[in-house]
Amino acid sequence: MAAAGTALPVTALPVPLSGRFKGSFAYFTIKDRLPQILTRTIDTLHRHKNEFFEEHGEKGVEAEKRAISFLSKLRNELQTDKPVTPLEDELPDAMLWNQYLDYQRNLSNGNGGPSWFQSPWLYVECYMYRRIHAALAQNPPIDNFDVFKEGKAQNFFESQGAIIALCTYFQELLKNIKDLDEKQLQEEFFKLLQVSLWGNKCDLSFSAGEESSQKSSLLQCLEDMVPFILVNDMEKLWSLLQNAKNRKTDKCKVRVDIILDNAGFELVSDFVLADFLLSSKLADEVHFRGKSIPWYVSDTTKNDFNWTIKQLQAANHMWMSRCGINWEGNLKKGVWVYHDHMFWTLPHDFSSMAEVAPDLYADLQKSNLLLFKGDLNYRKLTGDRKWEHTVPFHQALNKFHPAPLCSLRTLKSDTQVGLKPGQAEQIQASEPEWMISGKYGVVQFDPAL
Ligand SMILES: O=P(O)(O)OC[C@H]1O[C@](O)(CO)[C@@H](O)[C@@H]1O
Ligand SMILES: [Mn+2]
Repeated sequence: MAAAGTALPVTALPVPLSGRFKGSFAYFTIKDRLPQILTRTIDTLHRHKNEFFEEHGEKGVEAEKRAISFLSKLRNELQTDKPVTPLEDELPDAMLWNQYLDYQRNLSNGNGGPSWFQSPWLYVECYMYRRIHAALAQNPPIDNFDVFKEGKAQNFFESQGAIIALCTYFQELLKNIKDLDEKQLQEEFFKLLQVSLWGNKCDLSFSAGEESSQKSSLLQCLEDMVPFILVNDMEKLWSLLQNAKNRKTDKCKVRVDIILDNAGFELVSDFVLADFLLSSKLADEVHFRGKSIPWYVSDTTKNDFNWTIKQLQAANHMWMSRCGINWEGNLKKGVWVYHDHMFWTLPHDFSSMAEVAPDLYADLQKSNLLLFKGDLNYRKLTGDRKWEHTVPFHQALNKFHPAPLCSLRTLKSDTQVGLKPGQAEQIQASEPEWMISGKYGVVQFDPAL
């Protein structure tokens, strides 16, 4: 609190979303959805007991029991709002997590230290996924088991129809892409951007791990969904890419980075967009950024990335497998590059990237455009705070401006900036759940000036 008579500094940030606001989406997530995710994680381990035994004998079963008891303890700590405890494992990021806990302790000065319901939602939610990782990583021989793998694979298989429709559409488009004029190319770019945007509806942490696949072909419904794009900066993206292309020399390549979100249909939609950028010569290189540990149930790891391309290649459908073969080729040629970095699975929001992960920040600065997929990336871009809806996106980014960037996100948590005056109120009046239903989306751009 500012002392009486002292004006708040212009840069004062709103408070973070938190479970301490009873009745908020953060509160319900911590109270209901996170324990459900932990219960499902425990069930998954139970179900794999025989497999662990067959692979590793008694040692596998013992490791499974230890992991389950670690996770049950975690669920109990969460449900009884216990203090957040330091990580006790020796994984490479443990020190950074423990420093972050100290930082949160200092922030709460005297108000009873960080705990599940009292601390920022973003922090405790990330902390839960890090502890799930520790439950496995600390327990060889099952230390490489991804408890979320099954769900991610299921999402992929259940979206087959939509994947086939998208790959077929795209391969047809490639046949005559050379003959398209600028207007037609722009139309196709907008279409594939929107498929990638709406592909973000299908994440598994949102549905607490229940199936959430893409059943129908999105391509048919794009037009009907335009009114649900609350901020639509697609034109700005197009101009940026056109300018980059026109200014391009042999030495300076146009590079787009996609900060990935979910595996399954969403990842395929990102691949299609990435392929379009290269095939239309809007970009020369696409760099993908994935998670280095299993994260928020459905997020893409390196394994998921490679697995998806292999599945597509091996598919019993000509256009699906053609896509898979081309994409593997892109990786081999080095025009597609996959990277992971520990920072993406730390609790920090992106405004601290320059300080916490200067190498990553410097690398992102080399890009012409950063595409941030999904809700969690949006929360980290804007600090997961109680912003007024009309605050400019640039301001909410709080000095995170490595390069021009754009968020492609369906709204699944209650924070949204950059709206026009009255816009939020108007939707709120007819649809109180607009910020958490996944029905609305944004293509929100910041030029980084
Ligand atoms: O996969 P996405 O789009 O980042 O969505 C994950 C989001 O869904 C939620 O599970 C919804 O609360 C959030 O925890 C998170 O912000
Ligand atoms: Mn996700």
